Amino acid sequence: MGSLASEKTVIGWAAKDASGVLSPYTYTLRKTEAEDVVVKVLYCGICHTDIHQTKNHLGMSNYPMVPGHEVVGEVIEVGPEVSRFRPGDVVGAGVIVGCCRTCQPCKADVEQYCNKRIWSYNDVYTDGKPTQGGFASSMIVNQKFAVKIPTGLAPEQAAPLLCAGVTVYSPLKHYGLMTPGLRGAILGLGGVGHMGVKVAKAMGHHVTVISSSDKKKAEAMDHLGADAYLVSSDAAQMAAAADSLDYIIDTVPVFHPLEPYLSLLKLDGKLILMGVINEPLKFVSPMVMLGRKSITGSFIGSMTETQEVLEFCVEKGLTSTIEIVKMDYVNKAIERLERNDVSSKDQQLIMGSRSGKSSPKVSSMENNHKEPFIIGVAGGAASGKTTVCDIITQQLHGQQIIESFYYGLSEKKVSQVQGYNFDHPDAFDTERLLSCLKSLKCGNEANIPNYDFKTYEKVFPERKVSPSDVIILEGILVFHDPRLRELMNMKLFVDTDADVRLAQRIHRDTVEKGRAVTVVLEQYYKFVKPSFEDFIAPTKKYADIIIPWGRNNKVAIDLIVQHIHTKLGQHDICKFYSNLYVIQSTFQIRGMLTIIRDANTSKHDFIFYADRLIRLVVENGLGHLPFKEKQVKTPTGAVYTGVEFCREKLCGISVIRSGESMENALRACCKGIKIGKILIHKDAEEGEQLIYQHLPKDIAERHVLLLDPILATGNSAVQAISLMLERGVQESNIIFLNLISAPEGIHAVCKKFPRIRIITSEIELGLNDECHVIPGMGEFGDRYFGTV
Ligand SMILES: NC(=O)C1=CN([C@@H]2O[C@H](COP(=O)(O)OP(=O)(O)OC[C@H]3O[C@@H](n4cnc5c(N)ncnc54)[C@H](OP(=O)(O)O)[C@@H]3O)[C@@H](O)[C@H]2O)C=CC1
Ligand SMILES: O=C/C=C/c1ccc(O)c(O)c1
Repeated sequence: MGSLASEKTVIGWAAKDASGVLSPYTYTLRKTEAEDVVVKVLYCGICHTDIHQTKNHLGMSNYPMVPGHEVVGEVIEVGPEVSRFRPGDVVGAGVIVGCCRTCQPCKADVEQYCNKRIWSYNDVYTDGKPTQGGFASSMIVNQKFAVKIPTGLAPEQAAPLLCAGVTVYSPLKHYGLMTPGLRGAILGLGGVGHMGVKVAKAMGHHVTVISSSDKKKAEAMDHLGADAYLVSSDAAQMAAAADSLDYIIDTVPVFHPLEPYLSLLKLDGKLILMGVINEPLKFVSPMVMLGRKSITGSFIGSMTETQEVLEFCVEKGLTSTIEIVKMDYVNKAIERLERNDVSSKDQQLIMGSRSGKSSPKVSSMENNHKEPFIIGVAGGAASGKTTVCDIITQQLHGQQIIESFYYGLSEKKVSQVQGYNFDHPDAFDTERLLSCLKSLKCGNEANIPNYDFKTYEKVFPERKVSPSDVIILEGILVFHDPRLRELMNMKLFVDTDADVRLAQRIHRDTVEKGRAVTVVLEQYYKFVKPSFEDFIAPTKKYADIIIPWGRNNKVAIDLIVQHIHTKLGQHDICKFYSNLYVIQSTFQIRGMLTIIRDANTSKHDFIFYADRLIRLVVENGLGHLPFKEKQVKTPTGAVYTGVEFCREKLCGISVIRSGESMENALRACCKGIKIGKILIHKDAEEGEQLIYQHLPKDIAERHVLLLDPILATGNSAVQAISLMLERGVQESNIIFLNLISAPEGIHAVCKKFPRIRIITSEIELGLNDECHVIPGMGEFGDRYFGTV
């Protein structure tokens, strides 16, 4: 049991309007009540309902709205009257977090049909506070609305069951459709649909998938185990299936005529509507009369059924098919779901993290997970990649993955293996590699296949790779697939001359593997060389660093390792935005920040320490201007090779009023520097408006240091930068200097202006409901200029 006294500040991803775009949002959870459990979110599934809600499809959305109702988390605190859970338990929460407990549905244990149900988000709790969902660091749930995730079910596997799973399980149970041998269909193979196939198959049904295209056929049949597949627009296929089904679970989330599906039902067949469609449906009455067919609907399932479906899945060994993505991928994930572009192999997108060790979320989330730094190392076969990787792995204590993701060969292919090209992209199971990397990126373990080049098949057991700060992925073709490249924080290409690669290959294959030179050469000319030229060499352009090899290049490796050490010491958000620089934290700097942040600091001390810190940020910012090499003679007569500023034009632009506090430091460093000003007015209704500008006439030719001590929402910065761009300044010539930056502001600025640089001294936790930076330092201008 923990302390129940104070409200907890958490960070979630919220839609702020009907665009449905989610961005980090700080808010307080309701007070923990006697029967509440406080849950640290580990995983949260994305359901199409999240789109309906965030985009206001139903006309009832309130913002800011943190969606997510397939929540799996760890109990970190319980109220005094909680009997069912203890800290450390892994629990699930779903669509509903409250009900009246007295009405007929509540008494009948089907509380989801209570008219006073409280939705887990976009609703108001009993204390009057808005409810917020699971795309957040934590949630508070009354114990009635939490289920225990059984041992035997991985937490991420459980997430889709909390909505999609129970949504199909409940009507099948309620309508007596659990009998083996029934013939059912799932219409729409998405999140709910894929669970529908699995649950119905586990009940022993003959399952048909009805889909809008043939794209998902292989997956439905081979992966999910469906028995038949119909494309809804194929009239002949549909006619052939007439009068054949006991039920159809219809998950399509948009308007569609019902008649084609009603005609597939047998006598007494049921069309069970699941999709939330805000338009009147259409069918003529004989379609149901002539066959005593029913059109009905069903809404999730009760808490009892939710617990039941979890146990059912354990008992049947049923798993959900998921793609785990990072929290900051959420907008892309939603976009894909809306476009019906979720790989049929990964039917449910889950935002995930893993207990304690990790969180998928960007830095704005309260978490103790540091996303691993993934280094891809590519290059031709026998180029020295492994040596490079070994040294890096040793120095950084990383986890190494060698690209052993080859497909197993069929008997026929084995018999013709001399003609099989192992250096071709098609030889690799890239999907599997992607899924392993994503898993590691989210802080989870991954199983790496072992491949036996004698039998040409995967061998078991697989190698377990545990999450680590640094993951090194080596392979000839690891830069080939853009999705893999996207996951890498650094890409190295080991560049070795062809003759050296060939010599090393001959040595390895003859001495170590006992092959004849003629065979090695034949392979080389037939496959290795053409594949290098066609597929490997062209990926060199994606490398961040090309390492000339041939003999050990220790200097390059040292530099790379040093750079990675610096990156690892930085805040996670710096890994996402290479144009964000946090000045090296020292006790000195933290000490200054502590004084400035302290609400009790006197005005005098505030100005003194703010000035010192500003000076450091300004000096650091100046270090990002162009320099060129310069040699000078020292008084001892020795030559010193240094650098000098390129003498390109420079100016400062302060955002009135608090930015003016940074002008003195800039003047002290750059004598006579031109400083312009911008005034942006914040209006609750109109948003941010530019009121005044005084910019150097020739600003287009200058490097600009933008001065504003606090980056909060980023709205003013975006306005200011847009104005400068309109006036012809090059984006890459703008350096934004501030003392503290909220992740929300960083995202806003870096996403829109990827080429500007932001220099800051510390990254904040986030913004609160009033868009104030947390922990922050209050109204900087008021404190500095003494207007409070
Ligand atoms: N009743 C309840 O209790 C619940 C209802 N829902 C609702 O069920 C519906 C489905 O949810 P979910 O499975 O998460 O959604 P998904 O987006 O994951 O899947 C919907 C599927 O419907 C098919 N589809 C056909 N036309 C369209 C279209 N124009 N746009 C998108 N999909 C289309 C697609 O399958 P294909 O490619 O095979 O045609 C798609 O994969 C939603 O309306 C959701 O709100 C969700 C949970 C509980
Ligand atoms: O995802 C679960 C919610 C489904 C849902 C069903 C009906 C309705 O009117 C909704 O707003 C949501």
